[in-house]
Amino acid sequence: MKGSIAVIGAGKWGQALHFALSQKQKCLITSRTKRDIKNFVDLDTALKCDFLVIAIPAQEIRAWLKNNFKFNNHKILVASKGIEASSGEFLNEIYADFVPEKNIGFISGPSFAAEVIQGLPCALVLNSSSKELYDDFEPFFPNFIKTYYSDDVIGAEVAGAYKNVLAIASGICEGLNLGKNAQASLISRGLVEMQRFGKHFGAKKSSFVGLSGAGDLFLTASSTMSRNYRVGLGLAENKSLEDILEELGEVAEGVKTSEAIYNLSSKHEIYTPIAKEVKLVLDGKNPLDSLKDLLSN
Ligand SMILES: NC(=O)C1=CN([C@@H]2O[C@H](COP(=O)(O)OP(=O)(O)OC[C@H]3O[C@@H](n4cnc5c(N)ncnc54)[C@H](OP(=O)(O)O)[C@@H]3O)[C@@H](O)[C@H]2O)C=CC1
Ligand SMILES: O=C(CO)COP(=O)(O)O
Repeated sequence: MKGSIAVIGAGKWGQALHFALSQKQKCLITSRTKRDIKNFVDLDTALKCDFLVIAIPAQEIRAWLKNNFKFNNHKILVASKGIEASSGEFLNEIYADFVPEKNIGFISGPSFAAEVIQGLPCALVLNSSSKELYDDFEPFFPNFIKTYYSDDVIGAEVAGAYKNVLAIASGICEGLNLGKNAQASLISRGLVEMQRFGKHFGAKKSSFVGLSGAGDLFLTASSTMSRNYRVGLGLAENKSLEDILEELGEVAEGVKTSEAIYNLSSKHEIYTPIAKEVKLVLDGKNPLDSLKDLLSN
């Protein structure tokens, strides 16, 4: 190991990554709210580490960087999956104002925190323009996590963010009892849609058929372990978004990301019918009308 490491953000994913990264060496963790976790430290102590893994919601990152972060030659892995709704910027664009490109990477792939924190096996992709960054981080990962390298940062980001929106759609489909045929159709058309969206921004096709795309989409869009899927189930029951999110008590990135994709698609004239319907349902459209509109000629 080439230095010290800390996780920033002690939510579900931050705690799971902290557990994983503590298997081979000491790993610090910090968060906005103090917690009784081994090796929990204050932010200043965490920022003195050489390697950082940042696991805070996408919509909070810009303000957090502005108010809390000072670059000190850190090597950073971003664990968040989302697109900033207010600006339509991808996370790598936001981080670019604070961290040089060669010092940053993005985690993608199918990885429910609840399974990682039990030490169950999974495979992740570490995406960075710098292979050296991958080589530096790879030894920190435990044996139960197989890591792959990709230089397709934008592909990983689009896939990780988009699948959350598609998981909402899939949860709506399940909640409305439209059947497994409809759900499989929605998920596979969703995969085509996220690939089309990603291609516009320079993503590689291979990222969408691998762990970052199909892998994470199939996981999230078919399981009640997913918060985004559960948002869809709640919408199908005609619950208000406010009540759904309060009940969830954790972040569901697909909600704000659907807004970002809707705006980016309008601006760049990209055909993204599923993301559009998710946005419209979140704005109040009847979910059954929405799914019928999607699944009929
Ligand atoms: N859970 C999972 O299975 C996976 C999640 N992800 C992604 O990881 C990211 C985090 O998800 P997850 O940990 O599950 O979410 P949680 O809702 O469980 O936790 C969010 C964390 O972010 C912190 N946070 C929230 N707002 C702010 C802020 N304004 N400033 C600083 N910190 C803040 C919270 O800090 P505090 O509680 O200390 O106040 C909390 O620790 C998301 O983008 C998600 O999509 C990716 C892969 C798997
Ligand atoms: O990204 C995830 C698994 O890879 C977690 O998905 P949810 O945020 O929908 O729970």
